[in-house]
Amino acid sequence: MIKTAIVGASGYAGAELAAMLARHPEFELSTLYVSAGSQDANKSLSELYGRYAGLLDYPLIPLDEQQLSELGHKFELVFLATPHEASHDWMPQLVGKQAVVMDLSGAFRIKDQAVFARYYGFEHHQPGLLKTAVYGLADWNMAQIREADLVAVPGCYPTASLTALKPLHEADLLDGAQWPVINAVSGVSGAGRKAALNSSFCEVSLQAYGVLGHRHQPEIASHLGREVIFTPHLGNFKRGILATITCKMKDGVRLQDVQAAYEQAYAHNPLIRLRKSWPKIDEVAGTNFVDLYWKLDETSGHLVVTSAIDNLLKGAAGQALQCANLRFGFSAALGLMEERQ
Ligand SMILES: NC(=O)C1=CN([C@@H]2O[C@H](COP(=O)(O)OP(=O)(O)OC[C@H]3O[C@@H](n4cnc5c(N)ncnc54)[C@H](OP(=O)(O)O)[C@@H]3O)[C@@H](O)[C@H]2O)C=CC1
Ligand SMILES: CC(=O)N[C@@H](CCC(=O)OP(=O)(O)O)C(=O)O
Repeated sequence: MIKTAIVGASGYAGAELAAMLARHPEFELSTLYVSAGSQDANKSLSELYGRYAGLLDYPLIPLDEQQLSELGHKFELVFLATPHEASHDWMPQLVGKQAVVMDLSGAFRIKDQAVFARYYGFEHHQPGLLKTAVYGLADWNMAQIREADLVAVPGCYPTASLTALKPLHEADLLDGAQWPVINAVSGVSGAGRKAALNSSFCEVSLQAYGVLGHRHQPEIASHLGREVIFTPHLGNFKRGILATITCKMKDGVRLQDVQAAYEQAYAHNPLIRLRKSWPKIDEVAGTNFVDLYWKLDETSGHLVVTSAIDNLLKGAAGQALQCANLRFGFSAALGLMEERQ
């Protein structure tokens, strides 16, 4: 069994990871950490999440400087389900030792440091690690992930968006002039567990945010290889993302070309379902699936494709585990096909 730790285990993504790792046949969930000053230090995970009572009674250990410097030697696999700044600051102490690191934050996803600073609001001080980090889009970057010691697990919106757009881009079906337009709605768990005014119960009502300035726009564009317009919305539900994407196909592209592109990319992938009707968020919530469905107007060349995921699973913890499966030589979907308990 591969000795594994989670840092940031009290958060929404960290807790989902703990639940999946606890029943994974190859990874041994060894230790759960929170930050040194955490108000949840030394509580058990099941005290925070009652649904895990009797199932995940692991203590949440506060991570001090001394332990941080030892993590890379003590474990073979470390998941960071921590804020971007914490992942950024801690990474030099973690990598280059025994442990493979899966970072769920955005700290190592965007290669261009100037773009990073503009969208994240702080300067990147780890250019070497930024260069070597592999983008963990697990259904596409398998070969690189298998060799990586630091994986930057994609954001939730980029996972939904790139899964829909990459087959079209790779098959060279997209018109060069018109940018794909991504409108996506996320559940409130996308904002994490910490209380904030705009994610509080009485404030949330379907609304666009981060318009023409969300950090996932450069993440999607850089890993797709073309510009996009990305508009996220916050919805009044707990979990899931529905991304509806409108794009223009090259002249002469037919429905069968689109079908062939998606089948070529995903026909043998059990985690991606090419649907025969428009997916709903409830059909993927609590699962690691990406559900895709599309319609092409052959006369105008406009394609509308919908992509649905669970933001905490396929959009965060599940994809991180998929990357770990690949990195350690297991089947990509190992431990990912069950519904969340
Ligand atoms: N929620 C989502 O849908 C997605 C989230 N992500 C990314 O995954 C990461 C975790 O997200 P999520 O679970 O939603 O976040 P939460 O806010 O729910 O959890 C964050 C975790 O990190 C710990 N933490 C907070 N501040 C610090 C700090 N300064 N140093 C160390 N640990 C800290 C928290 O515990 P404590 O403060 O008690 O120590 C908690 O365990 C983030 O980087 C997020 O951007 C990625 C994709 C989707
Ligand atoms: C609803 C909501 O607030 N969602 C988050 C995205 C969550 C995610 O994917 O996160 P990271 O890139 O931070 O890892 C947001 O828009 O900031």
